[in-house]
Amino acid sequence: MFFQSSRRSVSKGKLMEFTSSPFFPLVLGSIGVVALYQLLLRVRQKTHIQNAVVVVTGASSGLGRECAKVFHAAGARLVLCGRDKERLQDLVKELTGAADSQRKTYPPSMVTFDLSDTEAVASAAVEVLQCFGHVDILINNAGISYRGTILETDVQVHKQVMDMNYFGAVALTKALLPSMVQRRSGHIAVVSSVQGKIAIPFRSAYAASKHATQAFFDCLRAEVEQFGIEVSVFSPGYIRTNLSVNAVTGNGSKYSVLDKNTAEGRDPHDIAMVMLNCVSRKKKDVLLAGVFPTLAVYFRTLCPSLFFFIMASRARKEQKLKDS
Ligand SMILES: NC(=O)C1=CN([C@@H]2O[C@H](COP(=O)(O)OP(=O)(O)OC[C@H]3O[C@@H](n4cnc5c(N)ncnc54)[C@H](OP(=O)(O)O)[C@@H]3O)[C@@H](O)[C@H]2O)C=CC1
Ligand SMILES: CCCCCCCCCCCCCCCC(=O)OCC(=O)COP(=O)(O)O
Repeated sequence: MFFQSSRRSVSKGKLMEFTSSPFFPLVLGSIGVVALYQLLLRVRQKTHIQNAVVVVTGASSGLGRECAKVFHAAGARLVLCGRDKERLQDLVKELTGAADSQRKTYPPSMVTFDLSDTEAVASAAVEVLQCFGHVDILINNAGISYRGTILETDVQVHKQVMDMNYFGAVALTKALLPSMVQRRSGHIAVVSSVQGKIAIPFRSAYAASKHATQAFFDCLRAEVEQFGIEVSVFSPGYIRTNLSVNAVTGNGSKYSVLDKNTAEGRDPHDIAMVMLNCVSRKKKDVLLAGVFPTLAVYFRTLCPSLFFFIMASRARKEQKLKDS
């Protein structure tokens, strides 16, 4: 007891001594400077999106549509891309009508083209640049998924998925990159998937396209940092969109089923909000998945044989279900 209270009075004495020392105002001042710096950083984040020219591919539906909404609300000057002119026009109308009293917002522009057609992408990029004269942020979001066994899938289907998910993003990025390099600024984001980090059975074409995407944009990040250009790769788990409905099957037909995992996935608006936040904070690689997919990503690297065992048993089970 005596020992404890004497210790307390010693530390109290030391505190009094410290507060009256010439270092005390210095420490207080440093804390103040750090707090002010944090505040300035936050203010800078907001100005980063306000007035920024943001291009969103696959803006006609799902996650792209939600990205368009949240970036518009944050004051971005949008260029919406997709194939479906009518759906894009509806979104432009909706956003133009959604004025914000808190923040200056802009009526979006739109450019329609097929991302899997490399020549169409090159001329669309010229149109995209003409909308506002430059691009600050490119969000490569458009994508299609796939369902099928490798045994029964046409090579043409593998090419189709690769053309869309990988070469589409590569072509648009490459077409817009020189103007970013010239301006010594820009941010390129891409929506990959958990399946860009781990491959699961019956998704070969999709997982391969997302692994390629991850690799390309990791290389890009390293190469363009010297020009002041940021690269963010987003790897979400299941999101509640029409991705599975629009997926292509082994023979090239549409899958047309809303899978349970997709229907029970995360709200696309929440994912878009996280993306807005991460782009403004210049995050480089963002995994947006639950506990098991996240664990699976680590197990793939740290204990691959366990991961392969789980995937093989998953494949056997799914095959049995299909056959029954
Ligand atoms: N939903 C999920 O569970 C997950 C999705 N993702 C990724 O999120 C991204 C967005 O998908 P999501 O919103 O879920 O799915 P959707 O099917 O709702 O949206 C896909 C978008 O891509 C566009 N698109 C498809 N093919 C082409 C093409 N050839 N040319 C131009 N645009 C095209 C579609 O536009 P159009 O109107 O022209 O068809 C549509 O706007 C994809 O990259 C996907 O891989 C990642 C992880 C999970
Ligand atoms: C003892 C601990 C073991 C830990 C390992 C657990 C292994 C669990 C397997 C998890 C697999 C997760 C797959 C997630 C897939 C996913 O979220 O994909 C997102 C998409 O892109 C969806 O596209 P899809 O067309 O497949 O719907």
